[in-house]
Amino acid sequence: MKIGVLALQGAVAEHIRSIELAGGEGVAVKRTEQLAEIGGLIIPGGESTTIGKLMRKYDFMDAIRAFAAAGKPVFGTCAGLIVLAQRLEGGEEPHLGLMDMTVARNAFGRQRESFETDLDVKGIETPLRAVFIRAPLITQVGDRVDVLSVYKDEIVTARQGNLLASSYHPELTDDYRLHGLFLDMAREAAGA
Ligand SMILES: NC(=O)CC[C@H](N)C(=O)O
Repeated sequence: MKIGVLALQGAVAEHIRSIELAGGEGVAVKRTEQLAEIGGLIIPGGESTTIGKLMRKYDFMDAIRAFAAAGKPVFGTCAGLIVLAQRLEGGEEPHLGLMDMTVARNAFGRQRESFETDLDVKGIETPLRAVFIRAPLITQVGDRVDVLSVYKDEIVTARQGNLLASSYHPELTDDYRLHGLFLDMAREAAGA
């Protein structure tokens, strides 16, 4: 199963590595035409404002919306989660606006800019190692959204059908099980 990683800005190589550790094939996606060749797309962490700008510049907005509307899975991590959200706290303009959730950027404050923890995630048997870097939080979700994990009562992993989102960076550890879960979503969507 070929999984693309949106390669406009951010942690691309690390996601490709995790997809391959999980048994898939990872490719860097730089042009919209490449969406036709992949069974799922990861939007990586980085800086959501920059990623959003580059997505608009290279015509990825409607192309990714069509990809998702066709039932293909999309996984946003950290800045990628912000890009997926329908609503951003503080009245900031949303980007793809696909997931029925409200997101607060940089929600952990300066004192705790980065940290690692073990998270219980629905669908993953033992706690997942997670790295948070200036992470966003999901502050509200709609009915269609399934909460997969919480950290200190805050939502940090969620799924809405073929859309998956994590506040943290699952690609910065050797624990590739969330990528495995995403690969399963892509296999299922492909009917494999
Ligand atoms: N590690 C990250 O992706 C950080 C996200 C970044 N703070 C943003 O708001 O876009």
